[in-house]
Amino acid sequence: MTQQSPALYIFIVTIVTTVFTINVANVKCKAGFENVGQWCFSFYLVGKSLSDSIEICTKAGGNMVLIDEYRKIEMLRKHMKEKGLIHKLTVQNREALIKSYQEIRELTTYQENYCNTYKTNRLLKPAEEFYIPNAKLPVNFNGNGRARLTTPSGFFIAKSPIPSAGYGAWTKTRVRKYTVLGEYEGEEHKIEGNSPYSWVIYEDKKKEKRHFIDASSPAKSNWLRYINCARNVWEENVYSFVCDNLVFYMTTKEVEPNTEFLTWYGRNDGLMLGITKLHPASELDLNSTFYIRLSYMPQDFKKNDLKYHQNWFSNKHDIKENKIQYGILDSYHDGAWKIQRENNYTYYTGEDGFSVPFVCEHQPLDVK
Ligand SMILES: C[S@@+](CC[C@H](N)C(=O)[O-])C[C@H]1O[C@@H](n2cnc3c(N)ncnc32)[C@H](O)[C@@H]1O
Repeated sequence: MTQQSPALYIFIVTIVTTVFTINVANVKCKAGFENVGQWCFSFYLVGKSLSDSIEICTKAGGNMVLIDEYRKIEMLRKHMKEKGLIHKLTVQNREALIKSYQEIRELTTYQENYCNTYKTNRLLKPAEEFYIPNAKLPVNFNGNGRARLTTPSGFFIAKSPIPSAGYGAWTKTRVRKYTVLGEYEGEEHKIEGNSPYSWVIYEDKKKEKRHFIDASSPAKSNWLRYINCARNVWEENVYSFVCDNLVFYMTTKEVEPNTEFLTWYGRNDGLMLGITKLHPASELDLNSTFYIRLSYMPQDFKKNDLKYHQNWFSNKHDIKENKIQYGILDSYHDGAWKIQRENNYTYYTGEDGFSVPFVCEHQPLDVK
């Protein structure tokens, strides 16, 4: 490092300051964009999905915000505060999302209650008002026919309209909400196989001990093996839960006649079928936090907290075609800002996605 004389130092500082001031004062923005510091932004307060916000920004002649320096984000935040925008940053589909989250909790409570009753008196199981027992098996039957033969009256096995899903389990009559359709029967294994008919059961809280209930053999399972995986919350009508190291299936809503039963298979099997089930309220605070979508990033970014990612400031929108993208949200809660990732919540939001306000940016035009 070399020493500089004070006179030279003052000279350099003056030049740098002058150049910077000229830039800030002369930034020219396209119509619809406003000049904030040395940047051009456009704020959209009506919530949109990630894909819609990218499209709207592109149509307006820009892109979503390129997160390449802290100063830019700080300036954006300051601007939103000064213009009184923060309290207008409301999630469009907030009410519906909160409602569906409450329903999930209610369901969990119901299952816990059922399980407690079952644990107190296992014999209650078949006699339970809302419990559907297997059909009685005939004395002589072909081994592989077992699973289908256990289908209780009022239910049937038939082709599913879900592309390449094979057979599914259906109801002929209306089924009440919170009806336990029975226990998922299968062979018990200690070692994980590779079966899409297999449920894993953790026997302790630390998830150290586990076993598998594998219904791949129709000779050793029941009709519940035919229940396919739901692709969204509207078609999901069955919930699986573990009680006493067994898996039970329960309806989550009233099921209309001639409807296929569909349940969520869990994260891993869901991913294999290309389905993600994540509720925004499990990751974001929908009650007292304001959100604005700044940008997006490709799927390869794994860190939830962008601050710690080395590429935080070099998000160059280098999205390869068809790559799943994550939104980047800025949030405001109790005077503090925080940047976080927006996941894919379409299982609960539908194609509209998480509908939040967003910002677009364009490279400033030549100085005026
Ligand atoms: C437990 S079995 C369900 C019964 C199966 N459909 C049958 O005919 O035997 C799981 C398999 O069903 C198919 N499946 C279930 N849900 C699906 C979905 N949403 N989309 C495509 N295939 C599905 C997959 O082949 C999966 O491996």
